[in-house]
Amino acid sequence: MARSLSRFLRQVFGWLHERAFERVRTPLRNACALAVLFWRADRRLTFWLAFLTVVLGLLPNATAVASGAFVGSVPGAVGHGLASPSGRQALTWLGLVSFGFLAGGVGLAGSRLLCELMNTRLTLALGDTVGRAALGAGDLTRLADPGVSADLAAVEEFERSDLHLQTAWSVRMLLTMRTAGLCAAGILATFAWWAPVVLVAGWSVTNVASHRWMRRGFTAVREEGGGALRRADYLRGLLVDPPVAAEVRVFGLAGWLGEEYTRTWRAAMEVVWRARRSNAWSLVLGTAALLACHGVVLATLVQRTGRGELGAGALTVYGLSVIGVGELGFLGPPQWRVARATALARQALDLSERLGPAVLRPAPPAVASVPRGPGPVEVHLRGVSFRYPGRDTPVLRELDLRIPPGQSVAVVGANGAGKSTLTKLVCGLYPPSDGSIRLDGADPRAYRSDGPAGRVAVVFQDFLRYELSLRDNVGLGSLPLLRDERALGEALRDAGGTELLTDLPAGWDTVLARGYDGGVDLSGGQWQKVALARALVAVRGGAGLLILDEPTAGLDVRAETELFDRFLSLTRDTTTILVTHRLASVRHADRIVVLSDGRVAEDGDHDTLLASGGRYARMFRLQAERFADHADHADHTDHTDHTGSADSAGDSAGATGAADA
Ligand SMILES: Nc1ncnc2c1ncn2[C@@H]1O[C@H](COP(=O)(O)OP(=O)(O)OP(=O)(O)O)[C@@H](O)[C@H]1O
Repeated sequence: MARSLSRFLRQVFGWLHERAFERVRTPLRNACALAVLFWRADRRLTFWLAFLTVVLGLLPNATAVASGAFVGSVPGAVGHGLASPSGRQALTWLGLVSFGFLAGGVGLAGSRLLCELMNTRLTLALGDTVGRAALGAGDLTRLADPGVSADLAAVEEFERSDLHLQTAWSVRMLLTMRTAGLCAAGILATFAWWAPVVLVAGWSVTNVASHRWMRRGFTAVREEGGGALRRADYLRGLLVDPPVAAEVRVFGLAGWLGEEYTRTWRAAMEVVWRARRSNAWSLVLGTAALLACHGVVLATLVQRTGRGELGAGALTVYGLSVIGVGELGFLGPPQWRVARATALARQALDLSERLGPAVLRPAPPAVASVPRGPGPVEVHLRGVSFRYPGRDTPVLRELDLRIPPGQSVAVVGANGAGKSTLTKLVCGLYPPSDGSIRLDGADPRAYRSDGPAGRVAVVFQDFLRYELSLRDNVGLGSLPLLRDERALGEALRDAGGTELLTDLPAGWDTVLARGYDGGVDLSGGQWQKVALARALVAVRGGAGLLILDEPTAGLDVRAETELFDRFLSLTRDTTTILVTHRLASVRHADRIVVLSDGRVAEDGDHDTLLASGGRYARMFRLQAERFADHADHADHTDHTDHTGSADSAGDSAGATGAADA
């Protein structure tokens, strides 16, 4: 019996701990996180804002007390004249009441100014905290963690919304309200200890009822109308998203989409309204409870005044305090905004805790010293295996590859063979699951410098298109060369993009994005030239390893071949890794490596691999045959002059599919 009683009690305590303690603990932890962010953003501003918040909370109560005293002194002043002591007393109280209102107004204006300042500092602090965490995340594995990317996305969305620009103001308002409410409750307790308790209870019931009413709407939309709401969101996106909007307009779908959006949105909202209508009684009951609690307190006040226990002054003070206690119970936009901001602050700090150690983590001893001298880099992969987080099968399996300094290596293979993954590992963006990767004997993560001495230059398939000037887009390859127009011009010329300089309205200063003053959007091919020029600038700046991961997919094969050849001659003193599907484009590379099953399946120069009759030879001949078909067809149609030799095999623009064979 005793044992089951103790088990029951333990269960009750466990439940209480879980429900009550957690309910308080989480908002408290979140609030502390926001306080930390405020403190980090600007200590002095935080102090003055806190000071003003408390003053603005106390001021209405002080004014209420002064008002009561003034009302109490009015009969004396009227009876004895303003020159009498009672008259002077009434004037003093009136002066204090006026001062209270005036100070409130000035304080409010001052706090608005401080909040504006605080919001900008807070934005910077949030950006800095999250940015440092994300940039310092060592390799990309941590960023690929679904929890981390969800937190990052949430913080980013918060930053993009207007919400974060209202954080300081909302926090100030909420704290001022609660301070004022607490103070009013204290004053009212001198009339009757139970009065503030009854009022707070009334507010609690109303809040629970309205919360329940609101939640019913959310639950209904989640359970029944979620699909419709998502669809409405999607349709709205189709209407306003610029790239999509173009196609929508061409097909004349705007009207249909507009109607469809309205219909779907109404259908989703109908679910909410229905759920809320059927729960309206909870709102009515909550409001009735609040009115009843206020009725009890006010009736007691009136009754005791009627009995002569309270004078006009006291009645004024207590009456104002009854209204003031409402500040404790009020729920509204400032509270929701603060709840959201505190939760986001927690996420941001969690992120910096989870990712932060990577910034401080010392490099492994083997890679502590990184040679930074000029010259080509040696690449050495030994028994490298790699599996993406969350994936069962490895992409690379015990792969061995050594590239001597200055050699150009083309990496080819079917779709999904792991070519891009290999380049990312060599760049140090992911650590290998097994084995080791060394660039001149050092860990690539030590090489991937964000300073001027970066020794690895890369152009990925999805290279960055900075919404910055042409100068920045090219010059960011090597920061010391950012202002060196000669170096940038030569790189642009070598990448085949000289005409960009003359075509763009403001030359180097043209912003490469529409939506900016004088901004211009480039074509896919022009962007590729800019990205290649950036890589060439990096090589000029000291990069000894250049990686090109299919940056030329938008070019036709002849243009790609010419460009690769030009790159190979321009970067003769640089170790180069080229990734492509078009085998004709890489014939002039010193060496060709065929990836298959996560390993190096074939390794040699073009002639050797062709003669060996293996996988590479089969892929190459297949592309050549396709070209021959293509050339025959062209002969019949427009008599275009083509040479159908295997050497020109890559001129078949559709060769990509052949590599998959
Ligand atoms: N971030 C990632 N997370 C999980 N799996 C990935 C990720 N990136 C690539 N993969 C998987 O790894 C495998 C190899 O991809 P990778 O992009 O390296 O191949 P690839 O040879 O470059 O292909 P393609 O020729 O199509 O560009 C594929 O199965 C792909 O689905």
